[in-house]
Amino acid sequence: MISDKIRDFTDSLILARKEAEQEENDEVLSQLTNTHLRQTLMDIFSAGIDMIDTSRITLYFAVRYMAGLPDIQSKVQEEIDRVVGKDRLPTIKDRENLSYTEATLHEAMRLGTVVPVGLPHSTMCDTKVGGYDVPQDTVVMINHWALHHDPNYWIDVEKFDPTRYLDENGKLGMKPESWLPFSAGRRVCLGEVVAKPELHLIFATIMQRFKITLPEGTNPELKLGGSSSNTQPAPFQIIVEDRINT
Ligand code: HEM
Repeated sequence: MISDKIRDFTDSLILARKEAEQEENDEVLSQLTNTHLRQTLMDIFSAGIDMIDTSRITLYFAVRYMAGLPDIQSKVQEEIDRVVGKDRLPTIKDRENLSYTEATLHEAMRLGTVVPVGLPHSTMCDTKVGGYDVPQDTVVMINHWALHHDPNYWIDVEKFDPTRYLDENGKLGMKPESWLPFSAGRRVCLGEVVAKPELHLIFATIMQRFKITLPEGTNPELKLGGSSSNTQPAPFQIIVEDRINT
């Protein structure tokens, strides 16, 4: 590997170790052993793709919601047609001009909440949360599902409404206080910065190219499946029609 030709995350880790070797920095080297490198790469691949399949299931939710909500799907498609058109594919750069599309994804993440209860953490000292005493060494987990379905924070809580995330100019506004699909703080999802643009790009591309509907007679309401560690839409069928070549 040549140091100025970094192809991916693995190269960056190997380069960091080579630099630490050259600088004889034992402290850094002790944190970049083969085991660290292997486990870091496993974390990235398994958390993002395999283990809980967060991004794939988020897209399932978004597609299933669109199939049952034709008015919202049309608004997403109007925005994409206006900003991107039909002659080229959406790119990452279009994201800032596709706020309604992004807000629609945010709403699918809220109502779907792929990770309903976060990973276990442990308190490092005695503390107080919401008036409750929590002693040191207590296992604590964030209930993302409850945050996303709390009627004290969300008007008409079960309604799918992308405008919750938009400001008066139709741009993505401040993140609502109770929207936390990626968690927060020091152990926030490491993949948030990858997942958000990636999901936006894929969702925008699907919406640009296809009209998605439900087979006749299907209840438009989304039924939930999955488990306590991972929410999914119950298995569903959709009809996919080409919007570009028709
Ligand atoms: C829609 C997609 C995703 C959602 C909703 C999501 C959500 C979460 C949540 C709730 C956590 C637990 C945070 C905590 O402990 O408080 C987490 C952790 C993590 N996620 Fe994601 N994630 C997504 C995609 C990804 C992707 C694509 C990757 C990797 C490329 C990834 C890598 C990780 C890693 C490494 C952790 C552990 C972080 C740590 O413990 O320090 N995630 N994620």
